[in-house]
Amino acid sequence: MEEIKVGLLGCGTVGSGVYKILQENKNSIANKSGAKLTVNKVLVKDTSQKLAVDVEKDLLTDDFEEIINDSEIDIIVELIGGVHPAKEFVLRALNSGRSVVTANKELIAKYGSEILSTADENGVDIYFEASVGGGIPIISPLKEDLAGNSVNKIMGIVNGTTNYILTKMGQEGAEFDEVLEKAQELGYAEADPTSDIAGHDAAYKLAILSSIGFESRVNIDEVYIEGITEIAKEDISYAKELGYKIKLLAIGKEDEGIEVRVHPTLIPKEHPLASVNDVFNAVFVEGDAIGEVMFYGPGAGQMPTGSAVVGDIITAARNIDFGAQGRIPCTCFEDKEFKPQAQTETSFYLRLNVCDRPGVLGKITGLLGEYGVSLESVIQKGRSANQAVPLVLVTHKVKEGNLVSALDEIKALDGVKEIANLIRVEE
Ligand SMILES: NC(=O)C1=CN([C@@H]2O[C@H](COP(=O)(O)OP(=O)(O)OC[C@H]3O[C@@H](n4cnc5c(N)ncnc54)[C@H](OP(=O)(O)O)[C@@H]3O)[C@@H](O)[C@H]2O)C=CC1
Ligand SMILES: N[C@@H](CC=O)C(=O)O
Ligand code: NA
Repeated sequence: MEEIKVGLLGCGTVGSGVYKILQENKNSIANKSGAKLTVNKVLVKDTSQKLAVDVEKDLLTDDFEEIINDSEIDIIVELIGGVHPAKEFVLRALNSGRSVVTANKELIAKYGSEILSTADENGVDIYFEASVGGGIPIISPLKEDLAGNSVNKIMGIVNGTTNYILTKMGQEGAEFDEVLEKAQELGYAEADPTSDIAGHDAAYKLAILSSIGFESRVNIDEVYIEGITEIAKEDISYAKELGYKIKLLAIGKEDEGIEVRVHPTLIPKEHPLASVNDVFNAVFVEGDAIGEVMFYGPGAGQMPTGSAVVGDIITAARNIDFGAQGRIPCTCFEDKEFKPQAQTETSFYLRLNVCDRPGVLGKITGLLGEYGVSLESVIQKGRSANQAVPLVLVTHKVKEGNLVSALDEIKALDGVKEIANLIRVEE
């Protein structure tokens, strides 16, 4: 049986998972690939560092040149993360005629166009299944199995760390910082977890999915991004009282322009995404032929993510075996317009702190009405003559620009102490 050799860049959470799977399932993998897959070298920062997996000492190197100059290596797997030096390593690997597999969503979201065309020019493969949804097969189904569809909506939970945090805050009343620490220990979070909690990781993933689904490049700058750092425990409990759960959603729609946004969202507790908990991710895709399809599974972690990477390595190996270049290339055939965020339409949850005086609620609802904003629910808690009390409102669907204009005036009202939070609602 032919042997195909792999160079692994990075041996952290995902790298160690990939190494483990290639060792533990080597016979089955060889049968499926039609070739024995062997790791020939592993790039680490320091060859004396302790790794999460036992790697033969003489495979370790701290010098990328040893990998790129190893003529036996056919496939290079990038699992160091971030843009530099990952981008340079990936481009050099492709330009040297190696197929590349990566889990790096930031790199693909920011430089996907250049990377995919470099692979194409060199007649090699670039696969990045693990970059979205961890272990869930989503890139390949969207690009290949759903290729016959015109996709008009992609919506889901695509960040495991924030879903884990929101789940534990909601179910156990846990503190944000403690749960984030736990997510880091479990290997879910990015090296810098700000990327998770500020929504950037989900935005990279949405940019990748939308570029494929809408057949037009969605640059990361086009994605509206809000993270979960402003979500307070009281928002979670008011949402519950109103029959909702709060999830960080990534939403892409095509309807008179592409709309791409990542933000915390109230969804009805009966919605299928409301029961996607912990590190699990789920993505709905709506296509004209298939209707709606949902992808669900573990969105992060060593072995699930390793599973997606190894699947890509096997596909790349089969293509090498057959002397073929794999899948459909870059699908950004068009150059579509984007919808400004102010033009998007959703319902909103508003939490205000107001003085408990007659007339305040009337003034607020009056101003909302002037901007065409009507209300679905109102909760007012507590009675205090001198202190501000919470007022929670849920609006009907409204153009975001109208609500923002109304809130500018509401903020200035005597009796309104603060607009404490504003969260979009999807039905
Ligand atoms: N963790 C997960 O669940 C998932 C991760 N991903 C993606 O997979 C990639 C890897 O993530 P993950 O394994 O979690 O990250 P880790 O931080 O656990 O692993 C990255 C490893 O690469 C090493 N490294 C960084 N730069 C270099 C370099 N220049 N030369 C050699 N080694 C280097 C790091 O060393 P050191 O620690 O010393 O800096 C670390 O050991 C990222 O792109 C991430 O976004 C995708 C899906 C899920
Ligand atoms: N940090 C990411 C890892 C997988 O992509 C997440 O939490 O989802
Ligand atoms: Na995936």
